[in-house]
Amino acid sequence: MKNSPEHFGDRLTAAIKNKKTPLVVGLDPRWDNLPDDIKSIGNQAEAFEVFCKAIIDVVADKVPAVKPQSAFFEQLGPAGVVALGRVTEYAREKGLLTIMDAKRGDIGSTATAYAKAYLDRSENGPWQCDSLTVNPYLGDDSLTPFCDVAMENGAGIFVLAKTSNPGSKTFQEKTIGADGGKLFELVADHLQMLAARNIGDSGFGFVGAVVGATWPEELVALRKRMPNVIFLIPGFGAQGGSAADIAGGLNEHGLGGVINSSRGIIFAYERPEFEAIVNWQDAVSLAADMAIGQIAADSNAGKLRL
Ligand SMILES: O=C(O)c1cc(=O)[nH]c(=O)n1[C@@H]1O[C@H](COP(=O)(O)O)[C@@H](O)[C@H]1O
Repeated sequence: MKNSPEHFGDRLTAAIKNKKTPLVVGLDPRWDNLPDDIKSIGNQAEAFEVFCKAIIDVVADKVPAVKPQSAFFEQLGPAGVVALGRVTEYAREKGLLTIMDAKRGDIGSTATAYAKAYLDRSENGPWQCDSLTVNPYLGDDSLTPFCDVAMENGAGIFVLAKTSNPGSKTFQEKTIGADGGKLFELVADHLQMLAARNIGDSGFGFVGAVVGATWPEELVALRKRMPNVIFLIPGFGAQGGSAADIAGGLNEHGLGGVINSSRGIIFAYERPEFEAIVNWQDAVSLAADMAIGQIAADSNAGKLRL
């Protein structure tokens, strides 16, 4: 699959270059935050679907990918999962890459089922996602099926390395072994090794790492430690990560990472600075433009615009 246009690292890098930004929009619908006209639909699953499709309409020409957060749909039961399927399909139809945020991880044989469910990009695949977030806690044999299925399908995985939440210190920062290395560094080294199995023309592999925008120093160190690994950087905006904070996660060309913002964009109409905007989709559009502008101004992502 090397040198193929179907390589995930190449596809994502091409999409970032095409849209001239590494910003991705997270689809995390929350009932209480929905605009009134969407709430008036009444049925929550239907409202989530209509809302997320409307967000996609606004951002499809602006960003390379969307990241649907499975949890918000799952909490509505089967109807929510159906809505998630429709939203994901709609994103694909609109030319967006999809990062399914379902944070899967299990023993090898079960992991194979999860991987096939989400990453089979053939027309028979039930979800046909371009990538999936994966939890590495079960170890190397639990990651292998995700890697194998991803490679077969030109898909990718983003494995949790240093997550954005404060509690990521609990386990991820624990020192292991005599050399003082931390658990997330061990994971990082493993991910670099996995990514190196199949590096595309872009210089990036099909294995990505999740590194929070809330850890700017670790972003710099991990960028060096995992040169062929694409980062998914959440925590920008609502969790306090700034455009300057994410800068270290990108290389000198402004590549090598996507920066996720969910609430800060999809619920922009609730932000005081957008209070005067009547149409909620206009607020979403403006928030996306502002985030793209901030990231370009404060990081090497600005070079994508040259
Ligand atoms: O894997 C993720 O996307 C993720 C990892 C992480 O370390 N931190 C994190 O916030 N996320 C997800 O990224 C999104 C962040 O949403 P906002 O804080 O609203 O931008 C949520 O869907 C989280 O589940």
